[in-house]
Amino acid sequence: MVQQPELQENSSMQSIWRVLGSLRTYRWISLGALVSLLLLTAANALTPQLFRWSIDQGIVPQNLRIVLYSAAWMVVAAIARGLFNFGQSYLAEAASQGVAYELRKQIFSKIQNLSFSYHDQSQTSQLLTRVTSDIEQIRTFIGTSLIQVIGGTVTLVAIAVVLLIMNWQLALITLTVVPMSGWLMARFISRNSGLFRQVQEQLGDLNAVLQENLLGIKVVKGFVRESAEKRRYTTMNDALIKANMKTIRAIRNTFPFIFLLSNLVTLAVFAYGGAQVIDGRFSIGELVAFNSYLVLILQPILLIGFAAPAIAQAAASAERIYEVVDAEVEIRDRPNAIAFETCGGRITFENVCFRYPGAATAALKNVSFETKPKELIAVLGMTGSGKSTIMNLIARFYDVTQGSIRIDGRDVRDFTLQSLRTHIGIVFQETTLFSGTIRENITYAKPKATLEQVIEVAKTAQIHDFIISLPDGYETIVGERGVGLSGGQKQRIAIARTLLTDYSILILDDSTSAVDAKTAAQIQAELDDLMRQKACVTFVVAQRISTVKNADRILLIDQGKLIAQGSHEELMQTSPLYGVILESQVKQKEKV
Ligand SMILES: Nc1ncnc2c1ncn2[C@@H]1O[C@H](COP(=O)(O)OP(=O)(O)OP(=O)(O)O)[C@@H](O)[C@H]1O
Repeated sequence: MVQQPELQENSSMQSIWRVLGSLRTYRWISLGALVSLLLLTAANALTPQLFRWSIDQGIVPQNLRIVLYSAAWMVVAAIARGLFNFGQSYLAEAASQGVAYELRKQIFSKIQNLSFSYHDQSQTSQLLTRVTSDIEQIRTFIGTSLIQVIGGTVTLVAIAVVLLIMNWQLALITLTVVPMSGWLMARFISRNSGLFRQVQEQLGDLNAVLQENLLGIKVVKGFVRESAEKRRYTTMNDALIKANMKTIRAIRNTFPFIFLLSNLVTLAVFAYGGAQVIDGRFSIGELVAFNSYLVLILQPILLIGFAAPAIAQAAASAERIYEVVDAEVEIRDRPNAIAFETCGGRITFENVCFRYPGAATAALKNVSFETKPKELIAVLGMTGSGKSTIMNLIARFYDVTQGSIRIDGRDVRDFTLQSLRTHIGIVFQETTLFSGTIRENITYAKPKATLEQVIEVAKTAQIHDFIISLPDGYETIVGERGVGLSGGQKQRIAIARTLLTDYSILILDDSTSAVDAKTAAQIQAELDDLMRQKACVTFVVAQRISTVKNADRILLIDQGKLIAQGSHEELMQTSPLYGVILESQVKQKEKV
């Protein structure tokens, strides 16, 4: 436990090295920035020498030609400084944009690959903060701080050499400032990296509340919880500002010491150097040049000092980003996975047990059944009994904890995920549409589908008439989360979207729950034919008696166990629970 901050510091620094490694992709741009930086340093180091030349060879002996020459050279040096400064900052920015681009790409594709279990346990807002704010910290580090540190170090070394050549005693006095401020900065970074991580985490938490409120604004208003939500947000906002102020205090505590050090050194140089000039051992020009170098040497120390918090922040951010990039993808292809090509219709569950990661109890216990080709299976059970879990396991959104699921005798884990999921058409219980047109949403998995194909599936899903009644028809834009559509309309678009795919196993997970009974029956009737033609097996998580009656077989699930299976008539006679569920549904229907 005591070691924890140290460990964290180590992994922060490792992450920063990794970020630096990613600059390899932009090696030419980075090299250009470095060369510009070296040339800038050389131009900077040359300028005080021009001063010295002008004073000692021009002003003091009253030689106007040298004064004018040196002035002309100073103009050239100034232009060169301007050019190299532009070059180094432009190229460093370009490299930083490149690294940010790569990181965004990496993290996005990782988010796409991560298994359901990762998404179950991670907060969307924390992921959003990582993709936005954390990457921005890294970009600033590469575009600004890194160049400051490298430039500062190069300048320090170059000027230290020049000073030692000019006057080694005075140089030694001046250079004492370097190790002292270096130590102050190193201490600052090592002490505060945890603090910067904390700030980023609190920003993520604050974003979580914001996001929840944006998504759930109807609930907030419906329950008149605006003030409570404002209070919750304010409390977290206060915590964030407190953490931020803590970091600012840490930064501000470090810098006055460095300023003090630099001022003391300036005094010492003036006193000691002035005495040497009076003694005739040092020229006025040299003292002026020395003083200019002093400013030049303090500047990089301060720049490195300013860069220090940004480095610590970037280190914390890099660590958070690599946590996602390196997260284990639990569900992936086996080394010799094969493509799932045709489906014979025999899906076997053999003693399947499943527990959600982190859950205390198993969601499925020893479930065994086998489907026959072309069968329509209805899955029925109380809420939370495990129906959706069975569907999730067929498509390998999760892998079984024990037992196996086979398709035509082959374990689902033997197939490549892509081919398996391409063959499974699934309509989820919760409907998600993307922003875009209705047509784009329906063709989500098959962008090249023709309008005729789109209309055909929309008709089957009983949504065509509604779509053409809209002013823009299939080109109507549906907003984020399908705003502007009712729950039932969204569900039917989702059904059409699935029907358009090349499925051979069809899974409808309570996908008409928001559709009225009459329309649902129409969809069911339309689907019946289609299912028997196109699907080798169909699973319907059912709530409606009509669906259940229509099914070839009903699986009755209770508390994660398959407690009975058979046709409607068989279960009516053998299963008391079936009777209870049906009765409750009949009552519900009567109420409606
Ligand atoms: N992602 C998850 N992580 C942990 N536990 C989960 C997760 N999803 C579901 N569960 C739990 O697993 C059990 C079965 O859930 P499942 O969603 O399969 O039920 P269901 O029969 O489909 O319910 P409903 O009819 O309400 O949709 C429940 O107890 C639920 O709390």
